[in-house]
Amino acid sequence: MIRAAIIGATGYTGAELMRILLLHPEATLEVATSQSSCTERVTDHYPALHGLCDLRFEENIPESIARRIDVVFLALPHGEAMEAAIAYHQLGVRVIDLSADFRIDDAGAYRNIYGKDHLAPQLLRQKVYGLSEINRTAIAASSLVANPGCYPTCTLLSVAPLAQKGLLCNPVIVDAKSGVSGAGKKPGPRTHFVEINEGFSPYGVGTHRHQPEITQEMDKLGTLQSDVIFTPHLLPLSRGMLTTTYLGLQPGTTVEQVVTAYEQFCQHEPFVYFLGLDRFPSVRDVRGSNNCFIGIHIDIAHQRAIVIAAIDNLMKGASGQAVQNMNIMFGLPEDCGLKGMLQVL
Ligand SMILES: NC(=O)C1=CN([C@@H]2O[C@H](COP(=O)(O)OP(=O)(O)OC[C@H]3O[C@@H](n4cnc5c(N)ncnc54)[C@H](OP(=O)(O)O)[C@@H]3O)[C@@H](O)[C@H]2O)C=CC1
Ligand SMILES: CC(=O)N[C@@H](CCC(=O)OP(=O)(O)O)C(=O)O
Repeated sequence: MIRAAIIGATGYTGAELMRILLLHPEATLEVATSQSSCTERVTDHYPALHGLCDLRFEENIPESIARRIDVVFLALPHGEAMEAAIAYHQLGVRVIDLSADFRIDDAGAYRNIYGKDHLAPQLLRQKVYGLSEINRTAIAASSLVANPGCYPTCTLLSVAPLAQKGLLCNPVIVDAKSGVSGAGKKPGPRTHFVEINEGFSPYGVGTHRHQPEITQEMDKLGTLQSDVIFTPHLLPLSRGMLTTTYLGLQPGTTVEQVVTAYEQFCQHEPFVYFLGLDRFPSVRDVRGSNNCFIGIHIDIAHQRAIVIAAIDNLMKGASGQAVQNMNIMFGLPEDCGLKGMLQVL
């Protein structure tokens, strides 16, 4: 059995991690930490877990927790996760960080994007970017996985089949929508019920911190130096994410080449499904699951395509992918404890 801890377990991704790990056949949840609710029962915060969890939230003390676990999930805000990652990594625990603290390869770029000096530039170079479908070999050998952001996950899975085959052309324009849980548990002026209910608006236009993350990882998918334009929007939904990506195709690309690229990419993937030409996903189709559904429209006369992908931001966009990465790191089937997780309606 893999013994796991969740740091920051009161938050939304922490709660999803508890839900998955408590039902996982090869893992046990040993520790759930909280700063604000230390010693309180997990079920007092998340009554849905009654019958599954007897734990109380503990204080995050790496020196004592590390002895009781094999892997730690950091579900802390970015900027806060760094220190915990360094401590657990030094203590020999495998680390899966859900925050953005280890996603950016370069410490200078991290400072520019997140406005904070990175405390462990050497670990930045050592980490593996945890997009499971692309980096599974490196993830298997890694002791520090930087779990991708939800928007980058959805976008990169949308373009990877074409980028890997060298069929992609710039610019890549991403029109993205997220449910409000993407902003975390603490409500703010942007996520207040009155603002969001029946509201729909863009944010971070031209400035969102996921644009450089997407560009960094898209550059590694093929030979193209990518030019990404990314605009996120907030949907009046609790969870779910849909990205519509407009992209160019290399001159001479055929419909068959594009379709084959997606079919081949998805063929052996446990969680990424190609719906086919002109069949498009809804966020409802992936709710509660670790799946990513992809549909495409091709305008071959203009050598362009529109790729639409849906994920659950809390699952494939965060906690589901984090457990997929744990499975890879510990040599388990990738879908272990994840496959049956879905809601039909
Ligand atoms: N929500 C999503 O869809 C996604 C989130 N992520 C990333 O995962 C991480 C966790 O996200 P999420 O669960 O949504 O966040 P939440 O805000 O819901 O939860 C974060 C938890 O961290 C704890 N915490 C510790 N220190 C601080 C601090 N200084 N300020 C605020 N909270 C603190 C809090 O628990 P306590 O006070 O009890 O200790 C809190 O419950 C973030 O880095 C986020 O960017 C990544 C992909 C998708
Ligand atoms: C709706 C919403 O606010 N979403 C968050 C992204 C959440 C996420 O995927 O990722 P990080 O781990 O990079 O925070 C945002 O736009 O900042």
